This record gives sequence, structure tokens and C-alpha cells, in this order.
Amino acid sequence: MSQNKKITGFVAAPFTPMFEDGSLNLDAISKYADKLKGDGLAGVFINGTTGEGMLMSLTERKLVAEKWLEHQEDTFHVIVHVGSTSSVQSAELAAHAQENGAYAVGCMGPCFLPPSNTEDLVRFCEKVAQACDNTPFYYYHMPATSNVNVSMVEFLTLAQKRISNLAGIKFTHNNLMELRQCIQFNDGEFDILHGYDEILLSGLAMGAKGGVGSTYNYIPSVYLGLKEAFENGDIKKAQELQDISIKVVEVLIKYGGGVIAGKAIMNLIGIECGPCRAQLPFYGKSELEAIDSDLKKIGFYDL
Ligand SMILES: CC(=O)N[C@H](C=O)[C@@H](O)[C@H](O)[C@H](O)CO
Ligand SMILES: CC(=O)C(=O)O
Repeated sequence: MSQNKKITGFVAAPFTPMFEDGSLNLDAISKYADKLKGDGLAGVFINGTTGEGMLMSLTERKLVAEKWLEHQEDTFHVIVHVGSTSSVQSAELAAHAQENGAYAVGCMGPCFLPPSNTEDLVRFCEKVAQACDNTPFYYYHMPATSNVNVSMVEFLTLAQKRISNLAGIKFTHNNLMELRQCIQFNDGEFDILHGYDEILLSGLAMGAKGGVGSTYNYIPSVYLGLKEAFENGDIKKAQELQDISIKVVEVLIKYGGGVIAGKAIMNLIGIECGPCRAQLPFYGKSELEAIDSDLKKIGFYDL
């Protein structure tokens, strides 16, 4: 058994900048990358849920990946999410990510005709992971969005024998017993990244060392402070910082969730991200003003 390389710290799941007409604004990525590096983040998980990866064409996903990969550094990893409904498409994206030097590939289970058992899910992932066999592969577990509801302990048990580049799981679920089981699996062989930002403290208590999330895009200092307080044994301070994150997530929930409201927040803080893809609501001036006002009430701009 070998230990996989592990990510410590926080990886943001970036929004994909778009113009008003819905086309990609690739040039906005450079400033965005500089901001996240300056924030002390460990990297980015691109083209995921937050990045609207599954709402883009394969060509667009490759262009976004190439742009972010121009900004990759030893201390700033780019993980390319390649999940889709087709193992063929995902394999094509995985091969492209590897060719372009991605630190790792992430892949959600297929949300259309989702696999209902571990074997079927592993078969899907195997096809994708084989296309990037020299690159670490993370399974992206988010049953609330993917509708792929398979035990992650069973997944690791089967996948460890079949996916030689399996590095770990991005674990976006509130089953903390299962999170702990995955962290402890084979004496900690795999890198298990925490998902839901609003319960990060419980993930750290269960042994997670790193996390991937959407709110790291705009309140990174809250989480860096939370982790530091946790590591210093100052649980009260860590809880207070978690409460701030919860207040921000309450605003997200009120305005349509982490992708839609989050993209609006990026625009409010001066990182040009534009609107979401066509089927998601378009936020105009009045909605932005309402979000801005709610954020001011919770002291967001002083964080
Ligand atoms: C759907 C989604 O984007 N999930 C993210 C991570 O996996 C989280 O970062 C959430 O956006 C965040 O915890 C707010 O609920
Ligand atoms: C948060 C996350 O990891 C995603 O948007 O895919």
C-alpha cells in the first residue's frame, strides 16, 4: 500500500467567467487566478458544479482548462473536473487534462441514468481514469447533485484494485461517519477532501486536511482562520468563524444557491464573472442590490 500525495489547505471551485451573451470570457481568468493565489489557496477545482462544467461544450471545457493551467504552479494546483453523462466524453476531457499537465483530474458519477451500484460506478470511473493514467484521479462524491448514491467505502474497496491512479475522493456529503471511514481506509491511503464549506469544522474534526468549495472564492480568510483556530485547539474561535460562513451560505440559499448567488457575489467583489448559462436565472441590477444589501448586513465586506 502506498500513500497518495495529499492536498492540505483549501482549493476553490472557480466560477467560469462569461460575457452577457453567454460566451466564455477567458481573459478574465488571469486576474481571477492571481486573486486566488494572493488569498493563499492551494489551487482550483475547475469546470465542476460551481464552474458550470456540465453546462458547457467539450471545446469550451478544454479552453477553460487550458487557460487555468497556464496559471498552475507547484503551490497552486489545477484539478480539472471532467464529469459528464458519457464516459466517452469524460475520457476525452481526462486525456486533454493530462496532456496539458493538470495536477489531477476529478470526476462526478453520471447524473443521467446514474449507476445504482458500486460495480457500475467503478466501471464508469475506470474508463475515465484510464484516459489519464499518469495523473491522480479523484472521484467527486456529491449525491445531492449527481444522484449517484453509492457507499464510498465500497467504492474505495473496489476501485483501489481497478483504478491504479485513484488518489482519493472529493467528499461533498454530510455523512460524517462515512467521511471518517474513507479517511481511515487502508491506514489513510487516500486523499479525502472535505466538501460542504458550512460544515468544514466537523470535517476537520473527522481528520480532513483539505477542502474544495465554492465559498473559498470569496471568504478564504474565514476558512484559513478556522483551520488555524482548530489546529490551535481554539474550538470556540473555530465555531465563531464557522458561524460567519453559515451566515454567508444563508444568503446563498436565499438567492438561488452557491452557483447562481455565488457568481453574483464574485461580480460584487470585482472579479468579473458575468451571468450564468442560459437555463439559470440572469441577475440584473435589482437582484445584485438585494444581495449586496444582505451581505452588508452580515459584515461580509469586512471579512
Ligand atoms: C454544490 C457545491 O457547489 N458544493 C460545494 C462543494 O462541493 C460547496 O462549496 C458549496 O457550494 C458550499 O458549501 C455552499 O453550500
Ligand atoms: C465546490 C465544488 O467542488 C464544485 O463546484 O464542483
